[in-house]
Amino acid sequence: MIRTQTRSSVYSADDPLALALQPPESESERERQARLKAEEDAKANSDRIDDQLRLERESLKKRRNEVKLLLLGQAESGKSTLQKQFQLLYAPGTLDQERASWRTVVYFNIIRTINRILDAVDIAEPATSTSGAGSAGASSSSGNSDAGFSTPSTSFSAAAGPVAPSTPPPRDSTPPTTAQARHTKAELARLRLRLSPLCSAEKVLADRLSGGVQVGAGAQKRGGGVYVRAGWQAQAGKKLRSGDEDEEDELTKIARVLANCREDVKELWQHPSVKGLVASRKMRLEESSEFFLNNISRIATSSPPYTPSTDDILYARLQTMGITQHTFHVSMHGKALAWHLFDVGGARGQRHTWVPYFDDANAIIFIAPVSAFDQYLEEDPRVNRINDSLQLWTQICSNELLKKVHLVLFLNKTDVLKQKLTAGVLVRKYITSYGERPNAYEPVVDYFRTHFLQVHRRTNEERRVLYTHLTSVVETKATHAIITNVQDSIFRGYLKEASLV
Ligand SMILES: Nc1nc2c(ncn2[C@@H]2O[C@H](COP(=O)(O)OP(=O)(O)OP(=O)(O)O)[C@@H](O)[C@H]2O)c(=O)[nH]1
Ligand SMILES: [Mg+2]
Repeated sequence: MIRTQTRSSVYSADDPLALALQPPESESERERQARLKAEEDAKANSDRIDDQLRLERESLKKRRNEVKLLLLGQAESGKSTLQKQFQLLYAPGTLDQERASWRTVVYFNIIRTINRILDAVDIAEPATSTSGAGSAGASSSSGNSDAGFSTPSTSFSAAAGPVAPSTPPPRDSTPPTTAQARHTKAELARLRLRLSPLCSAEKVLADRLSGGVQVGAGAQKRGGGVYVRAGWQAQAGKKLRSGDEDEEDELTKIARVLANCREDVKELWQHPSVKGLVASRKMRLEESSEFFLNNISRIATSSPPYTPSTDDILYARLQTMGITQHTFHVSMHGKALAWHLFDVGGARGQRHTWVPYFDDANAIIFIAPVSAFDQYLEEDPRVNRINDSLQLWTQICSNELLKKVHLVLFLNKTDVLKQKLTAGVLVRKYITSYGERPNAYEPVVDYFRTHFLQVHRRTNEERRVLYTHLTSVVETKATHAIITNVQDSIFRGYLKEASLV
């Protein structure tokens, strides 16, 4: 009998427990069947619990070697750029593999900028655009007024943004002569004509990057950005054919057109009208725009073909859509760890996708671009960007799911902040609560930092330490030193959390 055999293999005949577990001598066949069934169920249940415990043990063991780090912040704050710096530090080979696909992005950034400039000079008549140089900071967006936003600790008192981002700049009070204006107009018309083969490539490149998918209103509008998902590099690497008559790779063709237009691009970029618009801040260009146009001689070559440098990759701009994950294996203090980095899309419409990742996050690097005090959200041009950053930071600090997460704050784009202050852009013009404080780097950065720290202090029930860094994440050497420092602090917190020390 099964029972006897089973028992005898476990217990000896005179074992008291075996005797106690013996079925009654009078057990009927029905009772025996019921007992065997109950024993079977109990065993299945016990096996299930064993399996569950084993899985939990394995998962815990695995988690002990893993750190989940989220990069959060508004759009254009520098999250993806920081992710590239992690990649450069821990997996430079993978960045090399992607290098060629960044060529599409660089060309796209350049051509989009040229279109944007031509649109801007179109709106600004020559009369307004030639005289702006030197008046930086004196002008602000038309219609600004003190919005008087809530309490200073959770929000800066900011001047309201323009109603529409494309509000035409006001007319200048000293118009040049008609002959001068006519000459400028003719020059710009000539450049526009010569650049038209290049300008028409914007859509081809946008489609190549996004796979032709339109994402949300205005995502691919002329002059707008392109959203990409994880794995866009494969898409950009695909060869697009230019038509039946020509089998030449579309990208090679664009490279040739760009090389042919190099001197015209330079002339446009150096044109007093364009310089005037940039200096007077009547036209706002992204960081990547200025960087690529200043390097156009190096980039606009078809022979030998252009290959993006590491700096080019760091400056290349693509909007992230959803969440992209990158894993780096780093050995710290003799312990091998897998760092899972989650780079998120920061635009308002993307932020709802962050929450599912909050659950088991170990650490967050929140990136706030301090140079954005004079900018407004693309998603809502009435909202000052640094105010949006502070409000987002408030939400992160007070989120229940993130109460135990290690927090790191990067006050980023300090290089751009310095440039703006040197050019005379007045902080008080945009952040009215800044008042009469000196318009210099240290006091400005201190002012912003104090507000961010205040928010953290107010919401810090868990008495977490906050690590703050002033950064410019396009600067490789300095950023790598900060990354190492940040990882060390996260690692220590992680060990404490995992009760390994
Ligand atoms: N000069 C300068 N440029 C920066 C800095 N950080 C980022 N940038 C540039 O700013 C642009 C936007 O940076 P991204 O890293 O793409 O911004 P993001 O936060 O990932 O934006 P989304 O994906 O839209 O959420 C890129 O062209 C970067 O090269 C910085 O510290 N200094
Ligand atoms: Mg990004």
